[in-house]
Order: sequence, then structure tokens, then C-alpha cells
Amino acid sequence: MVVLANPPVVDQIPLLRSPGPRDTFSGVPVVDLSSPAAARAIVDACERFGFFKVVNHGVPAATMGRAESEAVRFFAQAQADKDRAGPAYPFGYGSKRIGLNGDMGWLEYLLLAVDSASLSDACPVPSTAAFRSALNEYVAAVRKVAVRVLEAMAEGLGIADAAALSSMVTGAGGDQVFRVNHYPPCPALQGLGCSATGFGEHTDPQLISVLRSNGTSGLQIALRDGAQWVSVPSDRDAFFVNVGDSLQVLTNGRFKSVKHRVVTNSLKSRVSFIYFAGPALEQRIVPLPELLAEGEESLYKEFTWGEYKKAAYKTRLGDNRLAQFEKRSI
Ligand SMILES: C=C1C[C@]23C[C@H]1CC[C@H]2[C@@]12CCC[C@@](C)(C(=O)O1)[C@H]2[C@@H]3C(=O)O
Ligand SMILES: O=C(O)CCC(=O)C(=O)O
Repeated sequence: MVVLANPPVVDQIPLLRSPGPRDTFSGVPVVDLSSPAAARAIVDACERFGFFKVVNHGVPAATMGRAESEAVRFFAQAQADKDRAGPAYPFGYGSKRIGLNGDMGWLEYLLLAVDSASLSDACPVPSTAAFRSALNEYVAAVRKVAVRVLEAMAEGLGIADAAALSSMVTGAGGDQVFRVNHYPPCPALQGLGCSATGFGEHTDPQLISVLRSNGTSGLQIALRDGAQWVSVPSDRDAFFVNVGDSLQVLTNGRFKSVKHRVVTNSLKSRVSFIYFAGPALEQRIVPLPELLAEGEESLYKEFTWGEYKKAAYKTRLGDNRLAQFEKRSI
């Protein structure tokens, strides 16, 4: 008989099959942001996967490296010191609990508010000057990447106003959130063929999310609407972009928000930064008129970002949040 001597908290975190080499996905679309072909490549990737990798983005490696080492230093503190930066909601340090409805993952994190191009003054965490300035530098840089991606997307979609999507994020009240995740290794499960869930499967509610991680793998995306999970090879020099639910609606389903999750590594810790680009709370999320063919109707009931966000916080992580806004066809 095999007795699993897991620490109790692991019992509350769902297990996933440990990824093997055959799960590695070699087909992640790579977009060279410095190329004139970027616009077409982004649209193609968003239609096929809702996910792509961005290279030649112009963000200095030092900007990413400094933010990463400051984050590592923050998470290395004593638990009591980190807890002083909590709770996670509305903003601050959190551990294992994700959202407000009982989801758990093998991670600790900082959930932070962004105000135009830096961390919001209303968000006192992180408090050390070095960590704060490193994150501010990173946030300013990643936001520019998000803007360039959204501009290229509009161009690729043939929308006359190149800023149609990006201005939703950069305009007054743009709802930007920044998250620093730390997934410690979970060695208790080593050799058992399963791993703790780092971050359970979900789609992101916003327009796009821009992710950067250290060299530790763990991110997986769902292919064929969840029929298959594949591992995304990590690349500390690149950004990964996810299509979110709001962009799915703005394109009337042409782009699909991609389901993704993180599987804990049994040996190495993963550190990731995710910038979530959302519009102002009062922004109506309806298909862009230029993307609707004559007579084509929206697949979704009309809502504002504020309404969607409020509804999202009432759901569990893995729920299909868009389903309640789909028009049922008869
Ligand atoms: C169960 C949860 C946890 C949520 C809200 C709700 C549904 C979706 C989750 C996310 C996913 C994307 C980032 C985030 C910041 C967001 O906007 O939606 C997350 C948020 C949280 O981690 O708090
Ligand atoms: O940490 C990661 O690599 C991804 C986490 C994620 O999907 C999220 O924070 O919404």
C-alpha cells in the first residue's frame, strides 16, 4: 500500500498529471514585433490559438532581470513579513487562495493596481523603494508592448482607427492589473507522476494579458477547446500574449480567449509577471462594427467591462464566464 504523506494543504489543491516531454508544444506562434508582418501574424495566431509569443519587443533584459530579482527577494522574506503586505483583495499579497470563491493553487502572489503607466499610488505594496521602482520600470515597458500588440492587431483586422483597441486600455479609467506569481517547487509529489496545480485552468476576462516568466516551465494552454493540454516551453527573453474574454466579444468570436493553467514544477520555482490590459469600467464590450459583416449580429448580450468584472468575481476560476452573456440561438 502506498501512503501519501502530503502536507495537509496540498490535499486542498487539485493535482494534475505531471507534464512529460511529449506534452511540449512546438507550435506556439512566434511574432516578431519589429517586423511589418507582425499585424498579420498576430491575427492569425489569435484566430488559431488565442495565444502567441512576442520576440524583438525592445524591452531590455535588464528591466526584466531587475524586476525578477527584486520579486525573488520579496518572496524570500519570512512569512510574517509577507503577510503584512496582505490581504490580496482588493490588492496586495496572497498565498494559495485565488479569487473569493474557494480556488486554491500552489503559489503566492502580489496582485497590484496600475494607474496609467506605473503602480497605483493607492496600492502601497510593494513598499521597498527598490522593488517598487523595478516593478514600475517593468510595468511601463510591458504596457508599451501591450499597446503595440493591440495596435498591430487593429491593423491586422483592417480597422481604420489603429488605436481602436489600444485606446480602450490607455484611455482614462483603463483598468489595468498587474500580478507577480511565485510557484515554489512542490517536491512532495516528486516521482508520483502528478503535480500540484499552480494556477487552475481559466480564461482571462480582459482584452489581452502579457506574461513573462523566468526559465521554469509550467504554463499550459488548452488546444481544441480543452480537449488537449500542452506545455508552453518557457522563454525568459520573450513575452507571451493571451486573448481574453473581452477581446473574444469585441471580435464577435473571431478570436478565442485561450484556456490556460500552471502546473507546479517539482524541482524549480517559477516566477511570472502578468499584465492584464482591461478597458474602463464603463466601456461597452460589443463587437467592433467594422468586424461585423452585413446583417451579422453579436453573439453576445451587451455588457460593460464593469458588469463583466463584477460577474467574474462571483465565479469560480474554471467557470465559463462568457456563457451567461451568450445569446442563445434557437
Ligand atoms: C476566481 C477568480 C480570480 C480572478 C477573478 C475570478 C475569475 C477570474 C480570475 C482572474 C484571471 C485573470 C487575472 C485576474 C486578476 C482577473 O481579473 O480575473 C484573476 C482574478 C484573481 O486572481 O483575483
Ligand atoms: O503564472 C503564470 O504563468 C500564469 C498565471 C495566470 O494565468 C494568471 O495569473 O492569471
